[in-house]
Amino acid sequence: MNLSSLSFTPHHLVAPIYSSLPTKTTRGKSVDGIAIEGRNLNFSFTARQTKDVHVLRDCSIRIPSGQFWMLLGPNGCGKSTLLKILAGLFTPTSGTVYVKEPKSFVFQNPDHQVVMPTVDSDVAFGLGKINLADDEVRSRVSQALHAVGLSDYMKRSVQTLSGGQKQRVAIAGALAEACKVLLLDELTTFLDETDQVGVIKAVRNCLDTSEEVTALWVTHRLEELEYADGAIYMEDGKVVMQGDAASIRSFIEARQSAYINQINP
Ligand SMILES: Nc1ncnc2c1ncn2[C@@H]1O[C@H](COP(=O)(O)OP(=O)(O)OP(=O)(O)O)[C@@H](O)[C@H]1O
Repeated sequence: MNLSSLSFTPHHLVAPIYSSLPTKTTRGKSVDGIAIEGRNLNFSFTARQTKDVHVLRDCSIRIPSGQFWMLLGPNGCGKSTLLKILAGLFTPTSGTVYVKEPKSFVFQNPDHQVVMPTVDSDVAFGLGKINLADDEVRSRVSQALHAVGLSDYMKRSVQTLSGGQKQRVAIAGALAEACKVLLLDELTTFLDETDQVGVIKAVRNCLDTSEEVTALWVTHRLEELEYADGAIYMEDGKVVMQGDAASIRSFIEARQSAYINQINP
């Protein structure tokens, strides 16, 4: 199911923010601390000739360490803007942000992710800024490619990869740099079904094989919640609900049914 075409009547249902966070991941790892927190975030785009666009309104979120969370909501509700604030790409108008470091933002378009000619050189690219021995670089690249299921692609030209494989190379690059938080902006938008599943399973595997990594994944696809520990649902610049993935899925499905009943009484 895809949320992108739905536009809910704002606030036709009022839901409280779901305050209890999952204390274990879906794979049973226990939670140790908070990796991402935003408090009372507001954000406006300023425009010279028109009124400012107030995009985020008093958004507060909390994501436990080591978990895979998703951020959902209709088109234009502010998901990417919130993710970019967490990444440090935008500065909130007010409110506070905490994100564990190092963090990495992976963009939607797979062709914007890869810069080097081969898979291994691309994954090693970010390590150039750290002074590491060659053996350490090789070991990090190999472990990161293993985590995303691309060990056999080490010497492949990046030009020959599918979109999903390029996304996985970008994620491997972040892992090689010992990234603690992955911020992933609608990675599956341009991918076919096989590639979509490959990318989401790669992220799930990274989290299942490391205590250290936390991921926040923006998506329109409700079925992707199957892979998540927790989720946040936004509408119209506000966080409407956050909590465990199954509760958020039920909540969104109920909201969609209410919307469909409203337009098809
Ligand atoms: N540079 C900009 N200047 C003015 N308004 C903007 C700018 N970028 C985004 N917006 C507006 O901010 C709002 C939130 O955009 P954002 O991209 O965060 O939403 P989204 O939930 O990620 O949408 P989608 O699901 O369609 O990607 C939208 O109304 C959008 O039109």
